[in-house]
Amino acid sequence: MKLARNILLVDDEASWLRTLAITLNRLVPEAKIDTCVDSRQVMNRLEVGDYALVLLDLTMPFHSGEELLNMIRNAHPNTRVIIVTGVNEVDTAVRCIKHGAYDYFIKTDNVDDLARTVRRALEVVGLERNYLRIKESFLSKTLTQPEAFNNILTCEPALLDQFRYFEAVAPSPEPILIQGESGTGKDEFAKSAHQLCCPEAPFINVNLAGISASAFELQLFGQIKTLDNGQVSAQAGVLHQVQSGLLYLNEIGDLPIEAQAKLVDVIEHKQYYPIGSDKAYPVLCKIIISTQHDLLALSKAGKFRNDLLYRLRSHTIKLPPLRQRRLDLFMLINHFITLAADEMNLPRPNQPSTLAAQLADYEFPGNLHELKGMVFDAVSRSDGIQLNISPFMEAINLSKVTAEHCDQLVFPKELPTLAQMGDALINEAMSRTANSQTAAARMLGISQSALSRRLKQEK
Ligand SMILES: Nc1ncnc2c1ncn2[C@@H]1O[C@H](COP(=O)(O)OP(=O)(O)OP(=O)(O)O)[C@@H](O)[C@H]1O
Repeated sequence: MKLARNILLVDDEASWLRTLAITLNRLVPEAKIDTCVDSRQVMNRLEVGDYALVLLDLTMPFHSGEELLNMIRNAHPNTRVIIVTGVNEVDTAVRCIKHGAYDYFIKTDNVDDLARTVRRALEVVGLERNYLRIKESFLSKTLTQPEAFNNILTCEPALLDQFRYFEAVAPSPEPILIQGESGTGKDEFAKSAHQLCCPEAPFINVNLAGISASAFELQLFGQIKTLDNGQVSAQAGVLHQVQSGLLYLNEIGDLPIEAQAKLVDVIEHKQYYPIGSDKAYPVLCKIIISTQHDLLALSKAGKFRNDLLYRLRSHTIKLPPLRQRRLDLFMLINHFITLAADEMNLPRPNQPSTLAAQLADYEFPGNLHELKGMVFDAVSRSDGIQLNISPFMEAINLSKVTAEHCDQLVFPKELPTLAQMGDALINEAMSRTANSQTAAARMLGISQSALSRRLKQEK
C-alpha cells in the first residue's frame, strides 16, 4: 500500500534534529522519520526517498532553507515543506508561504500544533497520490493484476467493471466498503484486495455478527495489564497481529454503536491504544469492511453512526445478487461441479445444457452459497455421467408453490408448537442455504446473531 508516511527533517543542528525526531515519532507514530544535517544532501535524498514531507530549517550553511524550499517545490511539487526555524520574522514567514511552504513554525512553538500540521500535510499528500493513481488506473481500462481475481468467475460486464474499480482503489489508505447480499462474493473480493495490496502480509477476517462492544475492543486493540507482582502481561489484538496486512471486518452493520465510535477513531487517526495502555500504536494495515445491510437505512434508524458511514463512503463497491448475473450461471455451475467432485472424490458429471436456462427465473435468495449447496447436493446424487438436476427442480418447484400459496400455509392435523415450528423453519433455511448462517438469517428475516443464538440453544 502506498501511504504518505516518509518525512525528512533537515537542520544543521544535530541535537535539535534528534529531539524533533523523537517527539514526532511519539506524536505521529504512523510516520517514518529520517534526518539530514547537511543541506547539500537534501535534493539527493529526495530523489531516492519518496518523501511526502520535508521539515526545513532556514539558517544553514551551504544552502539556506529558502533556497532549498524553491528547489524542492520545483523538482518535487507533490512534496510538502514545513518550515521549522528559530527565525521569528513575519516577512520571512510570508515569503516562505508565498513560495509554497505548507506552514511555518518557530522552534519554540507548541509541538502538539506542529504534530497536528504534520499529520494534516501527510493526509493531503496521501489523498493527492491516491486520487492520481485511481484516475490513471481507472482510465487505463485494463487490469494490471488480473490474477488477483482468479477466484471470482464472471462474464457479466458490470462485475468486470467492478474489478477495475477495485484494483484502482485497493492500495488506497482509506477503507473499502463491500456491500452485497449474503453469498454475493464479499469474502472473495476481500481476498482479492489482499492479493492486490499485501499478498506477503497476514490476512485476518473478523466476523462482527453478534460481537459485543467490549469483545470488539479486546479483539482489535488487545490488552496490556500490570500484575500485582509488577510483571506486565500483554494480549496482542488483531491490529498488532495483522501488521501491514489486510484486516477484513465482516458484517459491520451488526457492530454495536459504542464500538463503531472506536472504529471511527482507528480510521480517522490511524492509531489505537491497547486496553490499559496510554501509548498510541500506528495502524499499518489495509481495512476492508463488508455488509449485507443498507447502512444508510441503519443510520436513519439510529443504529449506525453517521461519521462512520461518511468515512466508509470514500470507496464503496456494491456486488449484484446472483439473480442479476444470469450470464454467469452456466460457468458457475461448472465451477462448483468441479469443486464438489474433487472434494467428494467422485467422477465429474456433465452439466445438462438446458439447466442454466431452467434456472433463469429462480431468485436464488442465498445467492452463490445456495447455488454451491445445490450443486454439491446434485453431484453427490449423480451417476458420474450426467448431473442429477433434482435439487434444482425441487428448489424451483418449492419457490413456485411458496409464491402461489404464500398466504395459505398447510398445517398437519395436530398443530406443532411454536418452538417446533421455529426449529423446523430454521433447519429448512439452513439446509436450503448449505448451512450459511448469514444467508439463512436473511431468508428468515432475523439477524445472524439471533440465528446463531437459536442454533446454540438447539444443540
Ligand atoms: N464469482 C465467483 N466465482 C466463483 N465462486 C464464487 C464467486 N463468488 C463467490 N464464490 C463462492 O461462493 C461462496 C459465497 O461467497 P462469499 O463467501 O464470498 O460471499 P459473501 O457475500 O461473503 O457471503 P456472506 O455474506 O454469507 O459472508 C463462497 O464459497 C465463494 O468461494
